[in-house]
Amino acid sequence: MADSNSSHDYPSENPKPDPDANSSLGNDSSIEAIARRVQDSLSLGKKHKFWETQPVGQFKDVGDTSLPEGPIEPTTPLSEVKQEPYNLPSLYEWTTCDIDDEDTCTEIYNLLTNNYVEDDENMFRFNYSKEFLRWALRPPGYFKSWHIGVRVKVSKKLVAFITGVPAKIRVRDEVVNMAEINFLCVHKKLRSKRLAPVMIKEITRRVHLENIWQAAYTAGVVLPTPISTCQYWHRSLNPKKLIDVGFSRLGARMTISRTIKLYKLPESTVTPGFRKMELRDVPAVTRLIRNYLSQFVVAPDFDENDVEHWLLPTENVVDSYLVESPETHEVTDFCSFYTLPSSILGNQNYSTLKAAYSYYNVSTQTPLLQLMNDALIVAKRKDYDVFNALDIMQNASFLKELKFGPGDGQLHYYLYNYRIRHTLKPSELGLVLL
Ligand SMILES: CCCCCCCCCCCCCC(=O)SCCNC(=O)CCNC(=O)[C@H](O)C(C)(C)COP(=O)(O)OP(=O)(O)OC[C@H]1O[C@@H](n2cnc3c(N)ncnc32)[C@H](O)[C@@H]1OP(=O)(O)O
Repeated sequence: MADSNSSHDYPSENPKPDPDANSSLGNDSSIEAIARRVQDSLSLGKKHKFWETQPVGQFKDVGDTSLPEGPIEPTTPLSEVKQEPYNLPSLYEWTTCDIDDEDTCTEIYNLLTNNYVEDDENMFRFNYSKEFLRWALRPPGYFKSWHIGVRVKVSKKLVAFITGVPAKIRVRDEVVNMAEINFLCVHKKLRSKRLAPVMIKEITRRVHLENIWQAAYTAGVVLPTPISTCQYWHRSLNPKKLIDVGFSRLGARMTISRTIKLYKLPESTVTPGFRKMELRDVPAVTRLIRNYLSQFVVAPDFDENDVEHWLLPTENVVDSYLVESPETHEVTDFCSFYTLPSSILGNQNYSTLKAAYSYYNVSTQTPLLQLMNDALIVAKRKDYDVFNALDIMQNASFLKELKFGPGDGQLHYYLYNYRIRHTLKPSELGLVLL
């Protein structure tokens, strides 16, 4: 592994078991799983010079059920929030990034394209598109001041980035105003210089200035302390390409033609009334999704504006489909995925992997399995190579049957300044962060 911070959150595939021999799918005694458990238990004993100073669950408190759930630190008066930015090493300066500006957006895109999250073997790197970044960073009520860059003073080159967007997140019965933190990135040449802690402190300060005191984030690395740890699963749509680029391997006793046949999908969706979501559907989808998400311990508290922003289809960014009953015209089911390609590093024949990521799905009348199979059919028709899903919400109920295979990507969920007494099962999470 070239970079010690290379992380598990990159959703790459395990060496694949024979898909016909379904006994070994999700086999937790694999070498990878054992290695990961060893690594994770080692990191539990690891010193975290920065994170030990922060209001987050600490490893020493794991299992101490006497501590109350809720904010770890009390809210301080706004007048006590530091007014000036934190100091950066003298060669660098803060910049607030205006992503409406095409040139700035290109700079951010280039920084992330060359330096953001990779898989452990450095074969793939997330390649968020500019349209995606604009969507992810401008939800209702967003703050420009939370799109933070670091530049080299002399050359003005953008070398680091971190963002937050506001979100109402419900934890059990409490709806908490939070920041969702994402796109933390330090240029490869500036790694391990403790720039990340300064950036995290600076975004924390700017979030506090908006009178918000909690945050949610995910990472592939183990930090103090995950509220839940989830796994990525992958459904091959274009198995030949996935094998050619080293994303998946040919199963034992499998030929390429048997593999292609195994993953073949019908041309058209099967559910009557299955169609793309439109603007007029926002009220019905909001009702459906709010009701559905109420069953999870941690979930976003979406209103109609949020649903319009996050779920109304945007070309090459987010796709949403629903089932409108042909008889009653009621909207009964919903499924969605977002588009996050990855650069394929150092392959002669292919440069991009086109991946769909399962987003929010709601089934009330159509079985979830059938709904997600229709989502796979749509994604295949739109030429995606792979469909990824976490084992959160009710996803575990369809993964194996729809021929998803377990990945080696672990994703840890975190809350800042909010304690949860017990670690949550992935199925208790109703939140997808991009
Ligand atoms: C109220 C509002 C609160 C708002 C804030 C809420 C918190 C938000 C938190 C951020 C959520 C981000 C969500 C996402 O975007 S997750 C995606 C993260 N990005 C990548 O993986 C891209 C590739 N990697 C990099 O760009 C760098 O390796 C990064 C920037 C990740 C670290 O840079 P570098 O490698 O040069 O390290 P350093 O010497 O500067 O600093 C070392 C310290 O940083 C801690 N570290 C390493 N990785 C992460 C990580 N992913 N989350 C939190 N902390 C992390 C590490 O444990 C150590 O602290 P400690 O172990 O000694 O204590």
